[in-house]
Amino acid sequence: MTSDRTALSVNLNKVALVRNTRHLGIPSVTRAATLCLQAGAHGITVHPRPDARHIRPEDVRELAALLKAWPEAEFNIEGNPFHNLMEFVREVRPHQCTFVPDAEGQFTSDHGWDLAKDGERVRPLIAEAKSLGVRVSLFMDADARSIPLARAVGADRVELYTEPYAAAWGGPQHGEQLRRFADAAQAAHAVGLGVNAGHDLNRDNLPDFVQSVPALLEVSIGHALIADALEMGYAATVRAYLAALSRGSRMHEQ
Ligand SMILES: CC(=O)[C@@H](O)[C@H](O)COP(=O)(O)O
Ligand SMILES: NCC(=O)COP(=O)(O)O
Repeated sequence: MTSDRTALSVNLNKVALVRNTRHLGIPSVTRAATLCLQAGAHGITVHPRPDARHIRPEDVRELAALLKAWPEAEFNIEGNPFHNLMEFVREVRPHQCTFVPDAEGQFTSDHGWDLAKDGERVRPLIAEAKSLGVRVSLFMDADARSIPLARAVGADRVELYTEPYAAAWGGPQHGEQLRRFADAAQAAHAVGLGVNAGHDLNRDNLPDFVQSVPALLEVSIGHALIADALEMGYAATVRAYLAALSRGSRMHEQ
């Protein structure tokens, strides 16, 4: 993974969600991963929730095996390290794990870590993941004041929780939200953290985000991308998201 472009990691939760409504194995999560990687995606993300409503432990194992055939691609597993995430980290040693402070059974992720409260609890788990060769990213709200704490507890990166930006996109708070995220990214860089981003990003809101948030290493996108893929197919959809990322980078350079 290089730092001169923003990597696209495709989140396959929603493929598994549809698959789980029958006992037929379709749509296949591994087939989706293959098609996305063949189309140019840089990585695969999954969030195996404790209730296994979408990604199941077997999906994680099959994807880990599949990704061995894609040495350039990154495998990112998200989850709460106090629930089931660390079991996956220990077993399959993905390239990256993203610690997310979700409750069990939570509808979807909706906030980042409060490290003033949880920092000392996550610190040893970050150290353990890193000792296994797994990069650690912490899911964080775009709050420039709290981002440095992620470095203090040993994280390599932060993933900025982008739902507030996505919700504001195109409306009166659009510019203010972009400034918030740009400030949070600057605060991360100032202490040596890499910056990822995700949640509710889509083809429309991606270019402005990439233009405004400096040195964005990775976006993980699932819900909107898989919804687009229902209409356009995986390959055309991945290419459209890569084009949206490039558009944002070019706007940034101008
Ligand atoms: C951490 C994050 O933002 C994503 O993992 C998001 O929570 C997707 O999870 P669901 O697909 O279960 O909504
Ligand atoms: N980390 C965010 C992610 O993987 C996907 O979030 P979404 O695009 O499904 O909202």
